[in-house]
Amino acid sequence: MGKLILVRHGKSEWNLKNIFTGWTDIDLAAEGIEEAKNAGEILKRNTIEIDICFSSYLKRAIRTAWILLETAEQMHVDTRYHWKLNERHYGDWQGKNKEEVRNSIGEDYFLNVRRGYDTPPPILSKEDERNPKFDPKYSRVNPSVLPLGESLKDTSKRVVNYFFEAIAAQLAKDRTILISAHGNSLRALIAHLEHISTLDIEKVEVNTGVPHLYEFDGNLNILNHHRLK
Ligand SMILES: O=C(O)[C@@H](CO)OP(=O)(O)O
Repeated sequence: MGKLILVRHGKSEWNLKNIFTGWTDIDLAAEGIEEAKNAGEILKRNTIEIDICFSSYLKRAIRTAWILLETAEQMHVDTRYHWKLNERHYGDWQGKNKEEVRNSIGEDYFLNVRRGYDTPPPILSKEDERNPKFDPKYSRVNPSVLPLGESLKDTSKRVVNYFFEAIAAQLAKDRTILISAHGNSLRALIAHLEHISTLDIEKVEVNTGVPHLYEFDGNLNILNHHRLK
């Protein structure tokens, strides 16, 4: 049986300050480090042995994976990183306080972008310093595929694409996979895995540091899924 464990990174400094983060590479806050340790304890308690760990390119997810594996005494696990697991790119909202954005544009538009499926945030200009092409981490990625602001639908395309490119075949071989990623990149993947409609995905929230286990048959049908405790 293939097993997939999804975990959203522990709280970052900007989660605590209520600032839109997206691709901004903000590290874990002290509270987030504790959440990652707790997630590792949960894996240990459930005697789950990871075969392959996947993380985004962002340090809050990477550090969560490292701390979790260290706590679970599984630091040897093959860990692979990919930008396609990054958080949704929040365009021009990155670096802005969520309450201030809500007050300036109104509740409806705010919610459509933040939790809806196909409304993107204001897109960055190509010359904006927040364009990922200026970040050395993405120097090997063709700039034309790097986002400047994404709807959840845009995020879903790259996340689901990476799932089939790198992860699905491992699950079909009965491997146990850990993915350390982000609120919206995981919402996109969960919507795909659980066949959640583009309307119902608005209500899905992913909590920080809480591992969620999915078990699959050989045809990648979900047999069951639940939060690990
Ligand atoms: O700031 C972000 O990148 C995300 C996740 O923290 O925010 P939101 O939950 O508002 O989509």
